[in-house]
Amino acid sequence: MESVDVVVIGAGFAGLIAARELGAAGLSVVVLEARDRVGGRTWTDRRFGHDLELGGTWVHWVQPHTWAEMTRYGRDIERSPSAEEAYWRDADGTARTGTIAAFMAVIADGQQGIIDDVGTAIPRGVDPTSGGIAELDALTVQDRIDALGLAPEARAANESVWVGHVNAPLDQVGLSSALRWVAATGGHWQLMHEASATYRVVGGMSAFTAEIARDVRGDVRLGATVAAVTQVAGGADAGAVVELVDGSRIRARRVVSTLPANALSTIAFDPPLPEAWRRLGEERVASRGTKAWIRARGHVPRFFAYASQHDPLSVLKAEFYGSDDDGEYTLLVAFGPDHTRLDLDDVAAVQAAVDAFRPGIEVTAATGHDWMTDPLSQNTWMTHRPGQLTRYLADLQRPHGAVHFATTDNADLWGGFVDGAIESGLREARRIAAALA
Ligand SMILES: Cc1cc2nc3c(=O)[nH]c(=O)nc-3n(C[C@H](O)[C@H](O)[C@H](O)COP(=O)(O)OP(=O)(O)OC[C@H]3O[C@@H](n4cnc5c(N)ncnc54)[C@H](O)[C@@H]3O)c2cc1C
Repeated sequence: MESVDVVVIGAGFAGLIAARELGAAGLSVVVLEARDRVGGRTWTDRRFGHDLELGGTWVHWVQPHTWAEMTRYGRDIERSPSAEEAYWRDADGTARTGTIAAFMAVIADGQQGIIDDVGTAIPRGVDPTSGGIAELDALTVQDRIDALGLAPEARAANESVWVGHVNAPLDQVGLSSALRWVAATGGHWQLMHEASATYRVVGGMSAFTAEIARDVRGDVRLGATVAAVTQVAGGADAGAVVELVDGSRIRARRVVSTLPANALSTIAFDPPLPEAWRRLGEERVASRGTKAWIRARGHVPRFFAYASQHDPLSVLKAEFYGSDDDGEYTLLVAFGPDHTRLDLDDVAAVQAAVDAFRPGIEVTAATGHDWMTDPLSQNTWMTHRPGQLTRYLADLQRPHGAVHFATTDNADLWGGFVDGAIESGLREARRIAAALA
């Protein structure tokens, strides 16, 4: 049987960073990735004549782990187009349109109100469970908005902004998910908005992860799906045997799982997963949305639009412009709170979803990737249900014998983001290198 120091399961950001660090520490490493590509929930694919990000896209210099990798690999950023017009809806569904400044004036008090106690709830973003969050963690984002007593238009607009951030209906998402990201931006909600949806990586996420993969001193095996991890007790032989779906087996002194929480039960662990992972996998995390790329006829002025959390699409903005044999076109990016509400192959349904909050656009095609039904992810960017942050995070970070867990889903600072994935990969690589030294 093949034998290595460490098997890393998964070649997303967490797995690639962990493998690179472990190899650099002089350990023999094999990365097993089920897909035919690296990058996991980041994926740049050529569609509609453009390199489109189907998963994670936006990065920012306030994301320290991401930014260190950007510097290391000499990656630049470019700004997504700034909007000239804003569209939103009143509580009764009446369409509103105006300048960006007018929209910001509608949401400003509510946005501040939602996160006003962040300084006491999560005083240090790098330690998200240490403050008063424990008493607040039973609340949903919806509970907090309901308690603010906002005027109907402001309430509707604030809800629509947050459903865009958390990628699920607001009564499903813990307030902690809002507070921890704002804690990561020093308590400033405006900076959190900028950090999470403004600057993309020049050349695309897939080129970025391919570059990290090239730095791994060890094999990165694609099409290698892990079926089981069996720990071996005792003495010099302690470790685990990793079995692939084709029946092949690798013995390792340590194993790093980078599977998202919702997908972890696809691997048979012996001994079984610790309780925190098992329970989180049963409850599932909150995020369950969709990301869509929509091709529209003609040149649509730069805009962003917000519908409500009850619509199939709740956020829409212009991202790219181009022209081909069919004339000028605009590519729009959209997000919705529930992936089951819209079939992106059904152009008429996509048209109706767009008409509901940004009239005057002719949709000619739509595309995307359903990360929720993808068995290897079963999630988009992770947001917690109420209580999950304080109930589980500490336990999720603990190694289980020879098995370590590195995933954005158990990160401290930017949990759910690329930054959190990198943080978790660095953390587990450091622990393993110290243990095996
Ligand atoms: C639509 C969308 C938009 C997003 N937008 C942003 C954004 O703008 N900015 C941002 O920072 N983040 C964003 N994110 C989140 C970000 O992409 C993720 O947090 C990050 O990529 C997760 O990295 P990871 O390594 O923890 O997990 P993953 O990338 O999910 O890696 C896990 C890997 O394990 C593999 N795997 C699963 N099961 C097995 C198995 N049995 N055997 C072998 N391999 C297996 C998977 O194929 C995958 O490659 C977005 C995510 C989505 C889906």
